[in-house]
Amino acid sequence: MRIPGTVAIVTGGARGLGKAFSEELLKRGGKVCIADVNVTEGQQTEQIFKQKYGEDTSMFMKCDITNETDFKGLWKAAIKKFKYVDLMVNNAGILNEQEPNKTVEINLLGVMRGTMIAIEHMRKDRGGKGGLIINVSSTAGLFPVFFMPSYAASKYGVVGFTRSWAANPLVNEFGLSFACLCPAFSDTNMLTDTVDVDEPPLITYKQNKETVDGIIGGLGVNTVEDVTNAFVELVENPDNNGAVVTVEKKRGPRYRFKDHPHKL
Ligand SMILES: NC(=O)c1ccc[n+]([C@@H]2O[C@H](COP(=O)([O-])OP(=O)(O)OC[C@H]3O[C@@H](n4cnc5c(N)ncnc54)[C@H](O)[C@@H]3O)[C@@H](O)[C@H]2O)c1
Ligand SMILES: CCCCC/C=C\C=C\[C@H](O)C/C=C\C/C=C\CCCC(=O)O
Repeated sequence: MRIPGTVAIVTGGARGLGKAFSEELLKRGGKVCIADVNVTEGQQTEQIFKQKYGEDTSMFMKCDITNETDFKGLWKAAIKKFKYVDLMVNNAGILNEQEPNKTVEINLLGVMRGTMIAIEHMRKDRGGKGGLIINVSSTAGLFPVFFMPSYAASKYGVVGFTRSWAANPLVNEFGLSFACLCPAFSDTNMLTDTVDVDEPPLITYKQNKETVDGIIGGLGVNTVEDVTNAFVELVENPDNNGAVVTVEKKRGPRYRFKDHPHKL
């Protein structure tokens, strides 16, 4: 899809990758509703965006993606301000192996909830404009990661859920595409907050620090810009339904899966 004129909702848009995706859309002539459970950071980001890109192009809504009512309020407010939404980015997520239920509730069920409500509003056969739903998974959604099994499980779920929607024979009737963005380690609070604490929210990290550091060193750490460039490419790709794009510092963005024409 072309970005100028696109109206997006980006969950987890207050900071990190979600903030960067949102800002890139604004720079390229899109409009964005950032949604986040963190009201302080969300409002700060909203102020920055409004100063840089104009009052009418962005808004913030508090939304906890585990809460159906918040999601309904988010969509109502976004449609009221922008008239339509044609890009849904389910990006919000956490990393906390000490809380597997919460991990699945946010990373998987939150993304499923965000996708389902987006489909209802966006599908052309129900009066929507059609568009694109991008779900942010991780390379941990495609390969085993021994120090974060619950996180990996949630992210595998996101890939399976998104690819299954993409395979639905009604996608053309809906006018919708479904794609997954799977970054490897990327330079945001999720990474720095995890590494710079005495008790990282991982399992067996201390016993295996050398191995884990070796994995990180082997893959490299993406800048936020690396991941944002892949995000833009995915949005603009006219044939993105079913795409699963990994982003690794050393190998760049790659389309995965044999059944997709963009496999590299
Ligand atoms: N940073 C990485 O190394 C990396 C790698 C691969 C995938 N990812 C994924 O990218 C996405 C963005 O992560 P990030 O690195 O920008 O992390 P981040 O911690 O900087 O940002 C995550 C944002 O999500 C918000 N959030 C958390 N729980 C929420 C909830 N219940 N409802 C609404 N918002 C909520 C947070 O408030 C925060 O603003 C996540 O899904 C993460 O799993 C990150
Ligand atoms: C000790 C530091 C770990 C901190 C992890 C912080 C955030 C990571 C979030 C990502 O979503 C996970 C990114 C990559 C997954 C790791 C390894 C995948 C291995 C892939 C492969 O085998 O090619």
